[in-house]
Amino acid sequence: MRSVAEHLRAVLDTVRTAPPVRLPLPEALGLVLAEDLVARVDLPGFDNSAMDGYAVRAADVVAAAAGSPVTLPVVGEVAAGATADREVGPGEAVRIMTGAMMPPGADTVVKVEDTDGGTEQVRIDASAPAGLSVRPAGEDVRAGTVVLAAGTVLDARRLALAAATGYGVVPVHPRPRVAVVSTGAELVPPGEPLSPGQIHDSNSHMLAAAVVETGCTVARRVTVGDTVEEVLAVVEELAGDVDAIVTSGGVSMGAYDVVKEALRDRGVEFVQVAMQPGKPQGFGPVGERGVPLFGLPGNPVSSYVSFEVFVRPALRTMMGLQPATRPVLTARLTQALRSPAGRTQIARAVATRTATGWEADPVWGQASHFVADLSRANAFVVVPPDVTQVDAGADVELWLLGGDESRVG
Ligand SMILES: Nc1nc2c(c(=O)[nH]1)N[C@H]1C(S)=C(S)[C@@H](COP(=O)(O)OP(=O)(O)OC[C@H]3O[C@@H](n4cnc5c(N)ncnc54)[C@H](O)[C@@H]3O)O[C@H]1N2
Ligand code: MOO
Repeated sequence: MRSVAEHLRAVLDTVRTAPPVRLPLPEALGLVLAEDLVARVDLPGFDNSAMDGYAVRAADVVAAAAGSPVTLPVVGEVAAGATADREVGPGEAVRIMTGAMMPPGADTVVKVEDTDGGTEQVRIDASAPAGLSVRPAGEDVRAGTVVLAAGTVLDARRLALAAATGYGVVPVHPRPRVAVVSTGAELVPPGEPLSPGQIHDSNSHMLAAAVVETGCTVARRVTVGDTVEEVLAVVEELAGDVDAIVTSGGVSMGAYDVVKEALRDRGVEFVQVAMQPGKPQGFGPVGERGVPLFGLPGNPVSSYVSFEVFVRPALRTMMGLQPATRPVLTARLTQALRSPAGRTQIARAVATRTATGWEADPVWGQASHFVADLSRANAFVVVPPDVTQVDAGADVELWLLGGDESRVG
């Protein structure tokens, strides 16, 4: 059997980061910048007011104070977006709004709260030293400097910087378009009635959601029956269209393990990985473009764990991200855990941060068909192959899965 690390290496050695494309900002969230972004403008772009108030000359209000105000004529107004073309001469004031350009001649802003708010003339009750409430051009960013380096992941804050410095379109590694294929004659779409022996297809929904959580696009979600012809036809079609294919089911030893039967002579390798769950794994390039295909086991928990351990790092690599994704912590196990000899166990657990560190409470159902217990978990406890028993209270390796902390029950 292959170790988890060996199989992951085989996967990561095959996948490649997609060549850059130019995408509009709304499509770039979570993507990796492929080139440095150089500021196209200064930030702020011009001297402007930080307050709603009056642009004046500091020398004219130096004596202003409560009880001894200074009154100045208001000779104009400048709103945000307008050009400040009226010079503020000695002894004059111009009404100004936050973000509006400082008019020539003025060197300070008195905020409206320190005045009577007048429109013809204004009574000023406080002094304002030169530069007060003025945001100088280029104070934040100078045009021509690198503001975001290639390799940066675009989040909300960085998208703001790209937008502010003049980029509506950015060079990024694109989101892989992924197809998710459920295989099995027993599968019925959720919501439809079940005949004896049938089950609802949950894997395609789980895997499609996991693809989206990884930052990729689900290009297709397909369910196919248990014939080699059907599987081949679907895979061939998808291989001409998408960037990666994730199948579930049909990879073990049964009479109808069609994914394996259909693809093993077509470049996909089917191996046993020394892990539980997730022992049977298929992986390899398909079609003329060598699209990576992941043949995951059908048991829902096995499928999910396989996605986390192999598919997510591969998709992230294709996006130019670091493959390792989940925070790895040390946690105290709340109950003893048995683990099979010679296999890495990826147990599902509820992780909680306590006053004395992280605690991991393994979910009750550790078999690979327990969908409900999988849904309760927010972490994996990873037990190495040479460990067969971990006692309550022992420290274990914990992978914190993403997601909302709110939970039912
Ligand atoms: N004789 C052996 N039998 C099995 C072995 C083995 O080594 N020898 N390995 C077991 C292990 S471990 C796993 S994991 C599974 C993998 O099975 P397959 O990938 O071939 O998956 P299927 O047989 O198609 O289905 C397994 C199980 O999962 C359910 N399933 C499948 N697809 C879905 C879906 N889309 N949504 C919900 N549930 C799904 C399916 O009904 C089966 O119950 O093989 C073991 N057997
Ligand atoms: O290895 Mo299977 O994936 O346990 O359930």
